Amino acid sequence: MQDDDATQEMLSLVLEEPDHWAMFLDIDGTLLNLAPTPDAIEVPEALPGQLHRLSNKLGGALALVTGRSLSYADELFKPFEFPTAGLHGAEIRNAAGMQTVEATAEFQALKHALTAEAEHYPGVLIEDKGAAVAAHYRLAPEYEKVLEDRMHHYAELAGPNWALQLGKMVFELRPARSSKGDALERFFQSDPFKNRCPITIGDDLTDESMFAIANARGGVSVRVGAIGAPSCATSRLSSSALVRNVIAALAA
Ligand SMILES: O=P(O)(O)OC[C@H]1O[C@H](O[C@H]2O[C@H](CO)[C@@H](O)[C@H](O)[C@H]2O)[C@H](O)[C@@H](O)[C@@H]1O
Ligand SMILES: [Mg+2]
Repeated sequence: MQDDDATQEMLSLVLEEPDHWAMFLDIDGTLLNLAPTPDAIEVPEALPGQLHRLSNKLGGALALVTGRSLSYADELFKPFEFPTAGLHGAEIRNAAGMQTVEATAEFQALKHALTAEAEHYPGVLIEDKGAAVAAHYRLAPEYEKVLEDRMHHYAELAGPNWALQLGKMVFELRPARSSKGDALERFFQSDPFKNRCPITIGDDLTDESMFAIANARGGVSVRVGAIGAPSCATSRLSSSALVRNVIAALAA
């Protein structure tokens, strides 16, 4: 199912039975257009308010599930604070409270070493996210291979508590203990998500674990972006602009 059909499906499901559904939304490449650098993203002015109205319609059962840190996600959608899973599921704020992850001294040292090494790769950006770190090569695609090798090396150094996460022109080290799919299951443990059916929308490899949960729970999974990347999502939307159209229509 794609674009018009996928849009229509979500509109009719949610508008007809808002008490039945919970929405789980990825941020980069899904709610927001991709940008050349992590901090160059733009949040359309209307979007935070639309998400807030949609959340109210869903009885609060709308969560952000992102690779960003939870605190960064909060800044993007101020003044609203949604239930959120950050760092690919390692951090969470739900009815049970807030759980974050601290970087160990060894991981801090690793981040310093990686940042120093990246100075030899002009255009490569290191994004320090606390207990995770991302090495971006969008501005220097010629370093993809060398960076991949080096990030495998750093992943070995980091040990089993960190995992190498591949993404869009980025290699990340993230806490290994939790995926976005695990985060969904944690949201489902309490209200307002409990007993609802998931609609998950995401654009990247990290979102596949939440698509799998949505499919297993009889929900809807939507992968955003050009067809080509293999995915277990059952529907497609070809751009984040189309995702925002769905959000705007549901919030109206
Ligand atoms: O799970 P998400 O909310 O999609 O976050 C995934 C990563 O998104 C960011 O990187 C990506 O978006 C950047 C801004 O558009 C882009 O420049 C970069 O190439 C993309 O990989 C973010 O910087 C990461 O921390 C997130 O993990
Ligand atoms: Mg994304």
